[in-house]
This record gives sequence, structure tokens and C-alpha cells, in this order.
Amino acid sequence: MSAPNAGVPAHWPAPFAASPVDATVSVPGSKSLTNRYLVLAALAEGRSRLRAPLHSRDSELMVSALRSLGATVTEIAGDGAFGPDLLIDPLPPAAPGTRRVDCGLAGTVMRFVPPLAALAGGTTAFDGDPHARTRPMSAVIDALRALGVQVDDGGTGALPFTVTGSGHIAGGRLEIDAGASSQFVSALLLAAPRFDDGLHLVHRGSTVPSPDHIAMTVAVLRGVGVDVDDSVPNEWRVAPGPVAAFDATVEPDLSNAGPFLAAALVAGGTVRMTGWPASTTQVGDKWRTILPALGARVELADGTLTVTGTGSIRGADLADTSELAPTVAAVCALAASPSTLTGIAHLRGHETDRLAALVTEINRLGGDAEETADGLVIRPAPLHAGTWETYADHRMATAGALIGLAVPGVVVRDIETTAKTLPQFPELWRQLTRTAEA
Ligand SMILES: O=C(O)C1=C[C@@H](OP(=O)(O)O)[C@@H](O)[C@H](O)C1
Ligand SMILES: C=C(OP(=O)(O)O)C(=O)O
Repeated sequence: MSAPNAGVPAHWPAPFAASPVDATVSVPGSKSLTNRYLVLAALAEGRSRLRAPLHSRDSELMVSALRSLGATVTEIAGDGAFGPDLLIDPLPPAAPGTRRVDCGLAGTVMRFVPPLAALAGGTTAFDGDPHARTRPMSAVIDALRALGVQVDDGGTGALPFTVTGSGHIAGGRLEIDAGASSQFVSALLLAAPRFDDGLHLVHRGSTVPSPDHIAMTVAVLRGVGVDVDDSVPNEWRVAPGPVAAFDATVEPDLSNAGPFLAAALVAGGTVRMTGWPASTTQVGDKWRTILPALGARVELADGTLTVTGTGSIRGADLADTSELAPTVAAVCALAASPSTLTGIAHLRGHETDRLAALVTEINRLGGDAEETADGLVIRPAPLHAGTWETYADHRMATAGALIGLAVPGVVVRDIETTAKTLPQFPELWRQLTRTAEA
């Protein structure tokens, strides 16, 4: 269920803040948690309930994929402010036959669902948006083959491909190179309790990116009774065994909270984000250290994170910002001193090549951004009006909106691409800026 954005123009004039913002904001559920819970519910021993889940393009693609494999997903009224809860009845013991799965541009769908398709049996054809065909996939394809699953990809190592499963996977020891995406590790760990012998996964290669997302996978697995040993760096052991049916409430998406929180820094003023968890595995919890490094005051009290701009934005050297990087880069483009972002080379394989996209769009508005081998250098430069291209990337869209808050005349093309994880973005952004508009 996506909130309608009727009347949102293809060329969206980003609201400019003529005065400081002062707003209290809530955002819908975490994409990463919602899609992990959905996968585990499909493997569970009975009916699970997901409270306050995300309803967005990525979560709907996951629901459709699981339904096509034979799971039942039903909407039921709940307490969440952004849509119904979900009841999930797991995959049947065997699902022979053929079906198609549309991955859209969702990394979680294209990486997490193929192992499930192998466990379900039958033949599943995977494809997605045009850019999805260029996203790294070969580690999952090679892993499935090493586990004895037939995968036909025409030799590309990418979408589109077909998975033909026998309905079970023996498992055991497996080596992969997860240097291009943490989702390769998460995909295999999530399915592993259902492998006959479990899984001993070993990563060989350059550093695995986005380690917080792997920690989230391990925590969610443990939460449904799965025994996971991650005590050795770059190795994970998942014991075979049942996945307990569960009733879980999804935390708000702290990565999507980022642009709203950063608005306090960019426009000045205060933004209060409700529902901030006391403890979490979401990478977005890093806003509590990133935003102060860029010049904001941040306070967490009684589940509300309050961010206050101090009137100046300073640059910073920040490592491993993962999916937060586009928002961070937008703030850095408005900073009074240089910034260096490192540990994000793998963003070249995200929804678009985010390093190239950020450099192109920041510089198009008069900025001074440069790609490095593993990130970005952004130096102070006065920005001017212009069009901000989004490349079908939700986080490029929100980054453009953030810059438009401080620079009059920024027009974001295809703001509706935010529907990937936050269909309410244009409306929530409008509410945020209402107090600050000229
Ligand atoms: O597992 C997940 O939910 C995600 C893992 C990360 O992927 P990468 O490791 O490819 O960065 C992150 O960037 C993505 O937005 C979501
Ligand atoms: C990289 C992202 O998404 P995906 O889950 O499609 O990889 C993201 O949301 O920033």
C-alpha cells in the first residue's frame, strides 16, 4: 500500500527554507528490517505478524516475490501510522512449477529471494529494472551453484537469471567474495537455517561493506531462535534448525530519517524524530555521531531524537557511511570546510553509480566534488539554482531535496523515485518545510 502522490510534478521544485525549520517528524518502518522479517516469516514454522512494516515499492516487491513462491501475505489493521500490519503464512514444503519474480531495483529482493526460490523448488525467473541488470549479483549466483542449485544466467553473472531448485540445499562450508555488497552474506545467512547441514560461510577478498547490515541479519536470525556464530571475523556459522514464527514490530527507518534530521543543519532550526529506538542494529543510528561531526547538536531523550542546527555546517572526514552517504554528501556540499568520505567504493553498485551521480549533480550546481578510489572529496563552493537528476535513485532524490532547502531554485527530477523506500517523502518534506517557507 503506497501513499498516493497525486499531483507531484516530474520536475519537482524543491522547497526552499527562508527561515529555520521547527518540526516533529515520524517516518515509516525500516526497509532492511521489513524485508528481513518477511524472508524469515516465509521460512518460519507457522504464521507470523509484522507490525508497522514498511509499505513501499521494495517491500511490495518482496511480498509479491514471496507470494509467487507460495507464501500467503495478508494485510490486517494495526497501530502503525503508515499502513496495515501483515500476517505471513510460510512457504509450502514444496512449490514445483514455474514463476517470475520482479526485483525492481531492490537489492534485498534480487539477493535474498534466489536462495528461497532454490529451497521452494521449481523454476523461478528473476528480472528487474534496467539498472538492476547492472548491479553486482555473481556472488549469490556462484554460491547457489556451489551449493548444487542450477542457475541459468547466460554467463552474465547478473539479472536476468533462472533458479531451478530441488527443494532442499545440503549446505556446509562455502567461500564467497562479498566485497561488492554485504547483501551477499545476508542472503545466504537468512536462508541457511533451512539448509540440511546449516552453513559455514567464509568471506575471502576485500573488506565486506556495510557491516552494520550483516550485524542486523545476525540479530534478526537470533531473534527467531536461530543459532548464529559470528565470533570469527569474516566467518559465519548458522546451525540448521527451525525458524520460530514471530510477532515483531518494525522500527522506523533511521536511514530515511536522515534527510529530515539533516534539514535542521541545512536550514537551521530544530527537527524532532519520534520513535527512535533505545538500541538498534540500523546503520542510521550513526546519525547521532555523524550530525554532530557536521556541526549539529543532537539529543536522544524518551525515544525522540532532537537535532538542532547551530548556524554553521562544517566539513568532516567520515568513513563507512554506507547507505547514509548520499545524504551526508549533500550536507558536505553545503559545508564551510572540506570533507572526505571513505569506505564507500561499493556505492558504484547501488541503485545507480552513486559516487559518479553525486559528483555530477553537486558540480552541476556549482559545487566542487571529486571521486576518489573509495569515496568522495567535497570542497566548499557556492551552489546555484539548477536541475538535480536522480537516476531512479531514492537517495539521490532526497539528497537533492536537502540541497534545495538551502539553495533557491533547485528542481529535483523524478522525486517519486523516493517510493522505493518512502512513498510519503514529498508530503512529509512539505510538512517539514511548511514553517520555513517564504
Ligand atoms: O541488507 C540490507 O538491507 C542493505 C545492505 C546494504 O547493502 P550494500 O552492502 O550493498 O551496501 C545497504 O546499502 C542497503 O541499502 C540495504
Ligand atoms: C543501496 C540501497 O538499496 P538496496 O537495498 O536496493 O541495495 C539503499 O537503499 O540505499
